[in-house]
Amino acid sequence: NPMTLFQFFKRPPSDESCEMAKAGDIYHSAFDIIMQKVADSSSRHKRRVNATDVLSSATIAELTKFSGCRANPVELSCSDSCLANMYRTHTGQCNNKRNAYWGASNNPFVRWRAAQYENDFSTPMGWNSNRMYNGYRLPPVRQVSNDVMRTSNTQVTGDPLYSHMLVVWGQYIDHDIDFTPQSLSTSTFQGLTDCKTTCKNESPCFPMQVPSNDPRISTASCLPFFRSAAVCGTGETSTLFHKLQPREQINAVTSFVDASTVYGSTDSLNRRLRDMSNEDGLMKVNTMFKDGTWDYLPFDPNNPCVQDQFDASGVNIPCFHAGDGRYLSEHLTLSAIHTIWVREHNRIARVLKAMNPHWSGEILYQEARKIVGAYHQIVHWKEYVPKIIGPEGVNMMGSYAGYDASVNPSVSNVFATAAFRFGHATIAPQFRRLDENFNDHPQFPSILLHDAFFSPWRMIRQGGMDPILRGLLTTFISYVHSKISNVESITMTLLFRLITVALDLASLNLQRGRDHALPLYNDWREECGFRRANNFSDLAGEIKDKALRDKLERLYGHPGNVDLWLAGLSEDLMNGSRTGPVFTCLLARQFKFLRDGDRFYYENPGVFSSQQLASLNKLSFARVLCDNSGLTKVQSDLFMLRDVNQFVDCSNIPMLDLTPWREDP
Ligand code: HEM
Ligand SMILES: [Ca+2]
Repeated sequence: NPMTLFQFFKRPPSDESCEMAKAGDIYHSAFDIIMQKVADSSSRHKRRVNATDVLSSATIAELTKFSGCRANPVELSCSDSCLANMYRTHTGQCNNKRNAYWGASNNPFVRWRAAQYENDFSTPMGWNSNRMYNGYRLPPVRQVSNDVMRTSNTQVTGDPLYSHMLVVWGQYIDHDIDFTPQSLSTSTFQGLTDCKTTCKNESPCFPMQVPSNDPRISTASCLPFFRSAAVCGTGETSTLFHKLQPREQINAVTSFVDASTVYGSTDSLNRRLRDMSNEDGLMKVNTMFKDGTWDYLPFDPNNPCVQDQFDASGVNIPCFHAGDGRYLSEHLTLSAIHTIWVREHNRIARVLKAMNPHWSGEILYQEARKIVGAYHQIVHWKEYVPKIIGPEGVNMMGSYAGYDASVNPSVSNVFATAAFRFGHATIAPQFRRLDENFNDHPQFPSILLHDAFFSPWRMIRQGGMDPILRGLLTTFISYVHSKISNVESITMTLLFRLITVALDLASLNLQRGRDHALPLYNDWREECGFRRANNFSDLAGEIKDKALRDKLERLYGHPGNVDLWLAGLSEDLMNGSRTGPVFTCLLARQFKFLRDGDRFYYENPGVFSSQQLASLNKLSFARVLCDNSGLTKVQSDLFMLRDVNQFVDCSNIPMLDLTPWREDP
């Protein structure tokens, strides 16, 4: 079912996050029913009663138990054993020993500025469409998307500097850092209204109105939207705990850049991904198909993906399975990056085993995992981050001065819901598949983005992974520019083939910001040291394009009201960066916290020996591709766009020297 497929985007990646999202739903629906009954009886008795007035504390305790709701996380005492100091937990718990849940999976996002719910604790901004903000109503997100964000595929400007690998790394590492599950219910909690069809705001449905003159959609007056799952005990359900706490959303994965995309963010998912059949410390690979001599990721048999409609073999190809649940199959290029890292883990584990035959499977696994985690950090902080936030952003991060236990590395809501989604404006409308000579593949030509969603069959049946990787290295990214290019494939036809109503990623981002009650633009200006704007000419320093400012004014009325994701993308890029000043500030802060607040950050003294660190410091993303695919020449920095005749031979790219890991038995 296509709609179910769409929901895969936001399905919790592990049983634990599923339970957590469910707890909030169950508690909330019980609460709704009680409130309804109370409202019925109080209208008869003509007096107002609260649900908590009519429930005994024993009933509330029972409800809490049945729903699985936890008002406060269980106290954890962190071990100081040698092993606990050597390796990360899969959940990220106890990375910070005094604050065991900092950065851990299945915990609330932190907030850098207080949430702005319309009723102060749970209803999103725009829930009541007549509500005034600075004297104006918030425009429907689809209208904003149509009027500002739409760029046809042919108008997208190519970025002269960077390859599409930069985009895919952004998406990949985002899934290492955050994943927000949405409510598991697809209808209102009392089951009376279906979120897929309703135009009414009733939890968990928060549909997006389609303007009457919409250029694409004439058959529906709303696009479906499901609210993100709430942390139980926040928002509506907080009242049952005799407090009023603003609704918070869940980060289902570990905040740390720790390759949770490979290993999972919970022990249960991790166990399913590891090959425990021997003592080699390996990750599971596909047992049905091979990519020449290379391995594919294992399948998740419970999760069907899109199939080739002309395939007569009768063999269904399910979605791949990896550390972020099923999300990795979202896009072929994303699946490719996941595959590369699982191959790298197994490659490293095998070398380590040959070197240290006395190591157990567990040690081999943990040591390989530790190296792969460090490798992710190296690619991220050395190769990726400086290109995104530029020299000024890097300056804001400051240089690394060792682990700081007072820094909370948990991902902030604004990072996940707005700032790091800047990447959505850089996606190219199509991606290329190239043969060994880097010419368009004669059999499997370039395909449009939306044809590559949830379709692993296109990798398995159409030439394997190498053509996709070659394409990534040679396709430019779209230019984030004040004109706002958000390619048509994304705004207009995300999953267009799959469902009758087009889904629109720009609208989703804006509506998600309102669902999470992210404060609007002025607050973030203030947070980042800019003056609050009173009129649109006050924005001239950050948004030079007058025509764009006028457009924003027509839509929003007041500059302080602009949704952050749009405002951030509208700003002119800082020198040498791909983000404007407010996003640069927010991204730099998050990347700093993720680095300084991670006890296992690879450069933290003691994490690796100095010889090991010297080995790691020679690494580049290019090497991973050389070691784990059929590519024999690449650019030395995979994120830079280079002409193929400037590519270097893999033999010239420094290898990972594992000798410092040799240990005498
Ligand atoms: C083919 C490319 C991509 C597609 C199709 C895609 C699609 C999506 C979708 C459907 C969502 C959920 C939207 C919602 O309902 O709120 C999402 C979330 C997100 N995307 Fe992308 N995306 C892509 C690339 C990127 C890139 C390049 C970045 C960053 C550089 C990025 C960063 C994010 C972030 C941070 C989130 C929020 C994740 C969470 O916490 O759940 N995405 N994306
Ligand atoms: Ca992680």
